[in-house]
Order: sequence, then structure tokens, then C-alpha cells
Amino acid sequence: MLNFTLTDNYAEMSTLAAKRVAQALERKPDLVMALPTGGTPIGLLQEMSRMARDNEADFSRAYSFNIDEYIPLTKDDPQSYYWFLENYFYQHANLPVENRFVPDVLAADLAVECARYERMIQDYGNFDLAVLGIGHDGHIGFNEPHSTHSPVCHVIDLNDETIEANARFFERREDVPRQAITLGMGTILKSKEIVLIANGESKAHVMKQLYECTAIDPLFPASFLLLHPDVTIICDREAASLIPSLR
Ligand SMILES: N[C@@H]1[C@@H](O)[C@H](O)[C@@H](COP(=O)(O)O)O[C@@H]1O
Repeated sequence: MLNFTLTDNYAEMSTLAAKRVAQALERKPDLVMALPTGGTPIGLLQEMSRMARDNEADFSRAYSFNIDEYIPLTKDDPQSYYWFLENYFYQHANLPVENRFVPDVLAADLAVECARYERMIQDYGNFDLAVLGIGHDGHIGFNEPHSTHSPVCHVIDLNDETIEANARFFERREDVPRQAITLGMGTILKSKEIVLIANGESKAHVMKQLYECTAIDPLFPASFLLLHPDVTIICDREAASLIPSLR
């Protein structure tokens, strides 16, 4: 079930999502989280960092898994998703280095690495909380619109729309990696709690599509979220602007 929560603006969306993380952490100090990347979660990660600094949230026993990572960027590459979490969250919080996980996109055998990452998530009892962003075409992590989907961690070829959308973070479009490792929707759906955040006018169309969606459509990966009993979607007014009942 998808539960939409409307907030006034980006800051409010970010603090509300951060509160959900803090509440989950209070309930379970050894929280197993999946964390997103992209423009949307920056405010959330900054607020989580602030809460950690001000002793409002204690991440010292928590675990964090990257939802996805570009192939073949190293952990210290400023464009890598690991570095993104490092920059916006890890270095400001007390989440132990050994509890921060990302697929090894430099592994000799990426299929073996995907299986290892998947198994590790299972060994930790699956996610307690997965925080997600959403692409303009409804992609989640790097689960792109496709007629078939792997439910588990896998290597994916990025589509042109995603490369285009993410090019803004790179100097040149040619620099955007063409492949990534992503968690599958099956693994994400095993998370006890799912919180998806979306802001801005550019997400209005995909939010409307998600709001109106009633059936699983592999060409609209976010529709798989319908299979989860309790997904909270926190969006700001701009992202909700095409949903009359929410505005
Ligand atoms: N792999 C990431 C996704 O995990 C993210 O949700 C999406 C939206 O990003 P943004 O928040 O910048 O719109 O972008 C990328 O493709």
C-alpha cells in the first residue's frame, strides 16, 4: 500500500524523512538501512548528519547499504555513490566504517559480487528501512524500465534517459558510466519499512503516475512498491502538483 504524505517544501520533506530514520533507529539501534543517492536525498542526509552531531540520533550500531553503484567507480571517486554517502552523511555521523556497505564494482566477477552483496543483506536479516528516491521514468535504484527484472542484486545497463538525467552531476555526458550494480526490487520489497522521497516540479509527472498506478508494470519499476504493505511517500507540493487530491 502506498501512503502519500504532502510537505510544503524540500526542507520539510527532508526533515520528515530524517525523523522516520531517527524513529526507526530508536526502535532498533542496530538498524539495517538501504540509503539512496541523487539530488533528492541531500537534505535528508544533511539532516541525519545534524541529528548525529547533536546527539539526536545514534548511528553507532547501525548498518548502511548503498542501493546502487556505478561500474567501475572506486569508493574514493567523487562521482561514486559510496563517496556521495561518505560526503553527505558518513563523515558527519558515527556509523562505523565497517558497517558501511557498497557492492565492489571492481570485482573480477560481477555476478559473484552481486550474489555476495545479496547474501550479506540476507545475513543481516534484510533491511529494516529502505529510503528511496525515484527517477523521472519511475526507476528505483537503478532498476530501469524493462520488460523483465531481476529481483535480486544485479548488473544493469543504464538507459539513455537515466544517463541524461544523471549527466548533471558530471562534467561531460560521456563521463556518465554506462553500467551499474543495483539492488533488485525483490530485495528492496523485503524491507520492513520503505520511505520514498520526491521533490520538485520535474517529479510531478512520475508522482502522478505512481499515485494513479494500480497494477505492477515492469516498464514502470516504482509500481512494484504496490506489493509492499506499507510504503510512505513523502513529497513536496511541487512534486504533488499534478495530484489534485493531495495539493
Ligand atoms: N540511481 C539513482 C536513483 O537511486 C535515484 O533515485 C535517481 C533520482 O535521482 P534524483 O534524486 O537526483 O532525481 O537517480 C539515480 O538514477
